[in-house]
Amino acid sequence: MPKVLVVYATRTGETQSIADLVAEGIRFSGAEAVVTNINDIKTEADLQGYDGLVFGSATYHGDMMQKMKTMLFLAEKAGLEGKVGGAFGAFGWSGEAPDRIFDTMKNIFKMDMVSAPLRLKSSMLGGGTKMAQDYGREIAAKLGE
Ligand SMILES: Cc1cc2nc3c(=O)[nH]c(=O)nc-3n(C[C@H](O)[C@H](O)[C@H](O)COP(=O)(O)O)c2cc1C
Repeated sequence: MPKVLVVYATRTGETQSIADLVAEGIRFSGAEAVVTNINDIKTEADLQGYDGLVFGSATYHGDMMQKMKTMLFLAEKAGLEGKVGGAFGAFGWSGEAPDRIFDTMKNIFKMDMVSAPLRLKSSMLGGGTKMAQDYGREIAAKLGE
């Protein structure tokens, strides 16, 4: 069974809720999903052994959270080329973080990215729950390509 790691960086829990829903969508599609708080990613080995990786951060002050920046430097050394990838995050009005994470995974790590990052104001608003689950389904579908 393909295995996907979902890592989230959050301050008030919204991006964690999205991570859980993305993981649900992955599991609905028959793949395994492991959801991890970014605080538990200590070395590049923690990012290895997965077929897909999905990274999420909330946007603060027009940027991803500092912990996600630090983790992306670890990820650079983890040998993620060709792995399926996606990026997501909660935001209030500008939502830069998911785009920046997505572009790094695509351009630096050379991952096999889904069509676009997932930006949600809230998992509870505007169909957010379904959009997050569908993002998980899209990740799982790409694993099968
Ligand atoms: C001090 C502060 C700064 C913020 N800066 C931004 C920002 O620059 N752009 C944006 O889209 N949202 C911004 N937000 C809104 C958060 O991204 C939003 O509340 C999000 O849901 C938080 O996600 P989290 O619960 O995963 O931490 C800011 C919120 C706070 C409290």
